[in-house]
Amino acid sequence: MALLAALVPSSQSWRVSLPATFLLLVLSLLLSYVCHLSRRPAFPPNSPPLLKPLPVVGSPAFFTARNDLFRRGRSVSPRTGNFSFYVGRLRIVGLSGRASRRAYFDSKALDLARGYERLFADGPSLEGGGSPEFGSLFNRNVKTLLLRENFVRNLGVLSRDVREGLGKFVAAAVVDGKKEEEEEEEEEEEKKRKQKKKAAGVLNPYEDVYRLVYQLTMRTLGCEEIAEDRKLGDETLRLYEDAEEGTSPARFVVPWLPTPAWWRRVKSGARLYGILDGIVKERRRSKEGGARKEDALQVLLDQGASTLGVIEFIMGSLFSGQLNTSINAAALLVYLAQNREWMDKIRSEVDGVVDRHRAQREGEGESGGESDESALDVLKRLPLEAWENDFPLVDVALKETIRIELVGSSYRMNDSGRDMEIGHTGEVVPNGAFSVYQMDDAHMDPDVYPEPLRWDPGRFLRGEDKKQPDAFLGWGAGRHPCRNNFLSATIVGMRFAKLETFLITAHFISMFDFQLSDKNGNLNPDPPVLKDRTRFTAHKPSVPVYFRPTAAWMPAIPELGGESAKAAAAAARAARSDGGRKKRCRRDALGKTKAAKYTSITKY
Ligand code: HEM
Repeated sequence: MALLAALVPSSQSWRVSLPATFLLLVLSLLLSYVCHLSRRPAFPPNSPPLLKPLPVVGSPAFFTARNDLFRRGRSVSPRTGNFSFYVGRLRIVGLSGRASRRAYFDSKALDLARGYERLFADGPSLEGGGSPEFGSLFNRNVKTLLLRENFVRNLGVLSRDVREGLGKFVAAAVVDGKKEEEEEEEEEEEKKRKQKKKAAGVLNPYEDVYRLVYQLTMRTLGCEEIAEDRKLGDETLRLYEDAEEGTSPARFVVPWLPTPAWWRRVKSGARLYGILDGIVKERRRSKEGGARKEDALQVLLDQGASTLGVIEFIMGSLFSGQLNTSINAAALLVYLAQNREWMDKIRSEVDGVVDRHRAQREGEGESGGESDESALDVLKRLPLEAWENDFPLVDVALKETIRIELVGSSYRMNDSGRDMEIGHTGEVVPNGAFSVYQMDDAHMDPDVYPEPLRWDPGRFLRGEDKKQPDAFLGWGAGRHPCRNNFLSATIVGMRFAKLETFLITAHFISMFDFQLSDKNGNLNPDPPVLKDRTRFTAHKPSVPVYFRPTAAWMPAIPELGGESAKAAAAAARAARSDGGRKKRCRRDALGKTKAAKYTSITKY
C-alpha cells in the first residue's frame, strides 16, 4: 500500500508535474523530429563526391554563398566537377563542365517544373500546379497566344503602350519641372530649390521599364482590365513582386514552417487571386451583356477554362517572363548608356530601319514627296517581320546582356523512377534527387568568353559562343528552350521577350539620348557594381541607377495629348543644361540632315 502511495502522485504533485510532463513531451517530440530531419536518404555509391553536411541543415552555402559552394564542390571532384550535397533532407547534385551540361539539358529523366517548384523558393510550378488543367493550359495557351496572328493583332497596341509609357516618364519630369517653377515663385530656400531643379527629368529604368514590361505582359498574356488601368496595374504589380519574393531557407529544412516571408507571399498571392477572380467573374457576367474583349483572358474563357485555370495561367505567365524580360530590357539600356560605341551602332541600326520604312512609304507614293513622318510614327506601323528580323545588333546586345544578367541556377528533379546517368562520367543523379546547374559555369567561363564580366555584344558577332556546344544558355537549351516548336511556328517566351525588348529599345533610342546619373540628375557614368553574382535570379541593382535625358526627339504623341509636347520641352530643357554638347554628338553620329529633322521636332 505504501508502495502504491509512493508511485501515485498526490493531487498536489499532479499540479506541479503536469506542465513538466507536457514540456517533456514537447521536447521529446522535437528531439525525434530533429532526429528525423538528420536521418537523410543516402546517395548511392556512384553519385558524385559528397560534401560533408552540417547536422540538420546540410549545406547552408546553397543559400548564402552558392558560387563558393560550387567552387568547393568542383575542388572535391577534380575528375568531373560534379558533386553531391544536402539541403535539409533534400539530395542535390551540382553539375558543372561541358559533358555534364549537355547531359543535364538533354535529359528526359530530369523534370524542370518539379525542380523549380521545390528549389526555386517554393515558386509556382509551370506544370501540374493546383488545378488539374494548369499544365496543359499553360503550354497550349502560351503557345496559342504568342502565335503570329496574335502578335500581329496586338502589335499596334503594344507599340502604343510603349510610346505612351515612355512619354509619361518624361511627362512626369515636366510635372516636377512645373513644381520647381512654382516653388521658385514661392521663394523656397535656395539649396532645396537647386536640389529639386536637378531632380527634374531623371528616369529609373529598373522601375519605369519594369512597369512597362508588366503592362505589355498583361496586355498579351493577361487581361485588358489591368493593362489599361494604371492604379490596378500598380497594385497587382506590387502584389506580384511580393508573391515572387523568395521564401526563407528555413522552409527547405522544415517544409511546413510558416515563416514571415511565406505568410507575405501567401497574403499577396491571395489578394492577387482575389483581384483576378473579380475580373473573371465580371467578364463571365458581362458575357451575356456582350462586353467582349479581345485579350488572352477572353481566349481562355472561350476555351472553357475554369476560373482557377485562368488565374494560374496569368500568374504562371508573369512568373515565367516578367522578371527576366524587364531586368534585361532595363539593363540593356544601362549598358548602352555606358558604351558610346554600341549606343551609336544601335542608334544607327534603329535609324536605318526607320529610314528604310519611311522611304518605302514615300516610294509607294502614299505620302507624296519627302515624308515628314517622325521616327515614332514609322515605328508605329513597323510590321512584325521588321521587328523580328531587322534588329540584329539589338539582338546580340540583348544576348550579351542576358549572358551577364542571368545569375543563379537552373533546377531539375529526377522523378523518372531510376537513377539518371550523367553523360559518360559514370556518375548519376539518384532517383528522387535534384540537380542544379549554375548558369555562370557556362557564361563566365573565360576560355569561352574572355574577360567575362565585360559587356561586349561583339562576342556573338565574332562567334565566341560557338567555341563549345550550349555555351550560351540565355534562352535555355536542349529539351527546355525558352521556346517550343508548335505546328509550324516558333513560339513562346524568347519571341515575346525579344519583341518587348526591341520595342522598348527602339522607342527609347528614338525618343531620347541619355546618360547615367544619380537621382538628382548629376551625371554618373560609372555607378557602383550593378549586379550581385551571388543572387539567384536576375535582379534590380541594390544601388538605384537613373537616366538623365540629354536630348529628346519627341513629337507630340496624340494619345498623351498636350503632355507629350510638354515632356519633349522638359527633356530639351534638361539637354540644354549640357550646353548643347549632346546635340552635337547626335549630329556627328547621324549626319546633318537627320539632326536637322530631329531637332526641328523639339525646337532646340
Ligand atoms: C529576357 C527574357 C527571358 C529570358 C532570359 C528567359 C530565359 C529562359 C531560360 C534560360 C529558360 C530555361 C530554364 C532552364 O532550362 O532551367 C527558359 C525557359 C522558359 N521560359 Fe523563358 N526567358 C525569358 C522570357 C520568357 C517569357 C516572356 C516567357 C513567357 C511568358 C517565358 C517562358 C518560359 C517557359 C514556359 C520556359 C520553360 C520551357 C519548358 O518547360 O520547356 N520566358 N527561359
